[in-house]
Amino acid sequence: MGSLLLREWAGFQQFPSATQNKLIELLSKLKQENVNTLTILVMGKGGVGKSSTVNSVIGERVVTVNSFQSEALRPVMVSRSKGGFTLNIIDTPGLVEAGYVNYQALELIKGFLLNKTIDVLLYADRLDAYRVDDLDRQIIKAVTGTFGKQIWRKSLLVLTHAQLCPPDGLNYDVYCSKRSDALLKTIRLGAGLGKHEFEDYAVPVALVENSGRCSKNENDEKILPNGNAWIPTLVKGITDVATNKSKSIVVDKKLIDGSGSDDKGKMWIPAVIGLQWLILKWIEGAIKSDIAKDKKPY
Ligand SMILES: Nc1nc2c(ncn2[C@@H]2O[C@H](COP(=O)(O)OP(=O)(O)OP(=O)(O)O)[C@@H](O)[C@H]2O)c(=O)[nH]1
Ligand SMILES: [Mg+2]
Repeated sequence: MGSLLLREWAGFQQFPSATQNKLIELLSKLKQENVNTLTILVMGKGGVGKSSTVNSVIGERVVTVNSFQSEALRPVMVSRSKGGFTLNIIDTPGLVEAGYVNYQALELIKGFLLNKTIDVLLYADRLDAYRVDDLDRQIIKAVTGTFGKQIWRKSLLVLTHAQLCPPDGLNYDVYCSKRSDALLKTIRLGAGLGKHEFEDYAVPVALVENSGRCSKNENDEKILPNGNAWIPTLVKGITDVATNKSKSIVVDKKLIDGSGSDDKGKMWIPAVIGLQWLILKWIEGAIKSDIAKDKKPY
């Protein structure tokens, strides 16, 4: 990638000036913390709005959005620079195919990420879906198995299709927190996090509305039914996760080869084998000396 000329973040100018000002403030905060690059990974089931979210954040149509069929077969990284700051966003193919976890897609993603560092994972799903099921849990489990539990400390749950009218006259914020809680619980169970551990992980939630028909406020910013301008809020969420006290996920050969942080037990294997050998040698020595004693003439 180093040889490619880094593109200027032209899409930034597309945002209304109120949004631009908020984003500039967030970027300068990152600079103060010596963060000059952010690499964001977007993952989730097929058709939930991953590519649309990438386009919304960049402010350009950079990746393909498809209503009918999974278009993306491999991950794509979009890089943009602005005032010495580099934003990398990686769009990925959906993690579910024909009702099953798409392990092949996960392998492809893993390979693509080799030697990259993930600062933030945007785990995307839809706000306007009413159920979570076992498949959701299996996806989380597969992601955890691939990148280790630590990935959830660097995650933001992104809920798309956020411009909705909740069913049964439910209050919008109440509906949103119900849906987020259900998904966060799935993350906790799928990642195998204990209740206290999860509090420690505290995966934040951001709402997204990618539709061109999204309502706007008087400053021309896209807003949710609760009046919140969601692009600056999403970027704020991203910068909070990027600068939290947990380390970014370095995807190196070790992680790729499947020795993720979930099987720490493996490192004890050589020690246990060594100990067994010592005990055997000791027993052998004891038997030999017994035999030698037995042979002694009285
Ligand atoms: N109303 C609405 N439609 C959305 C939103 N996000 C995505 N869509 C639509 O949902 C469909 C799928 O969106 P994509 O962005 O292609 O979804 P994806 O997760 O990238 O899909 P795959 O790459 O196939 O896994 C498209 O028709 C989008 O226009 C949203 O926030 N609101
Ligand atoms: Mg896509």
